[in-house]
Amino acid sequence: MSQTKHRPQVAIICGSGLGMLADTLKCQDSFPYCDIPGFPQSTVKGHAGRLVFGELKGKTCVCMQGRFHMYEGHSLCKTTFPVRVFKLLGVETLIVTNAAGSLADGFQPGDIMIIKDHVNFPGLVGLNPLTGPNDEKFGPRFPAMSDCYDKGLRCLAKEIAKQLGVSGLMHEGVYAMVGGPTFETIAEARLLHQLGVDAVGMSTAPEVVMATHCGLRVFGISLITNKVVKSYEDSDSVNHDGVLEVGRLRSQTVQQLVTELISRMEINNNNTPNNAV
Ligand SMILES: O=P(O)(O)O[C@@H]1C[C@H](O)[C@@H](CO)O1
Ligand code: HPA
Repeated sequence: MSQTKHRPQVAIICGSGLGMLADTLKCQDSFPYCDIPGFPQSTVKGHAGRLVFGELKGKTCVCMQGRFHMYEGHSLCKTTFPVRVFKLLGVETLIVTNAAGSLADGFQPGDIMIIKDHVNFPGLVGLNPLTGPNDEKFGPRFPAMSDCYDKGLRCLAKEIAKQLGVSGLMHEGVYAMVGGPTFETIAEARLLHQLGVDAVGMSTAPEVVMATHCGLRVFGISLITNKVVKSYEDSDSVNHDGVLEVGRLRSQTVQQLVTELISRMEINNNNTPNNAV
């Protein structure tokens, strides 16, 4: 806290190719992850690896320009470490963004999905960031996850999308996290589709679990960067550069949505910074 005057109320985690969200912050203080104790390094293209503090539409924000993924070899504890740092800094609301492939039939690359719920596949088999002794300072041993994605913010985002004239791009749905780094086989894609998953990616769920555990309000969006191939007749194939390219093409819309949401969200200021950080 001695390194910046900013006391953030809102934290944003930028997904693949969505790091430009940090560029919207005014009066920036920025820190490469290598200078922050306890932060791992970003190793994925499209994740710059900087923590940026600044002001946006009257709110103080902190933005992770690059996130950590389980497939990079980090423990889930490490990948979600920043969420607890945000909590201690006084953050009240976490905005998570990601790039994801779509399973839902009506979704197109470039569409935006407001996350209504998630399936945490690694979590279902015991790879949960809350595994191990529970720190009661942050939250309970057995936190409920039935209401992770704040309904009020989801409604507000839909209203904003309408006003921005981008409702046609918007959906609401279920995100599933898989471990990666492999993209899905066709059999896996069909399985996910049958299970009711709308979009699949390789992140986000552990961050949201940690945030919900410590009482942060969460809003999440997936930028649909590709359709997940579900047919053996389909010759399409997904790759990371294509994912980043869709991020670039939709950067402005995602930026506008998130900026307006931050501008219009109410902050209660009931999470005071912990001066020991
Ligand atoms: O950090 P996110 O979840 O946005 O990154 C997605 C999942 C993989 O890391 C990568 C695949 O292109 O993009
Ligand atoms: O199709 C996908 N699958 C998993 N993760 C992804 N991230 C972007 N697209 C995808």
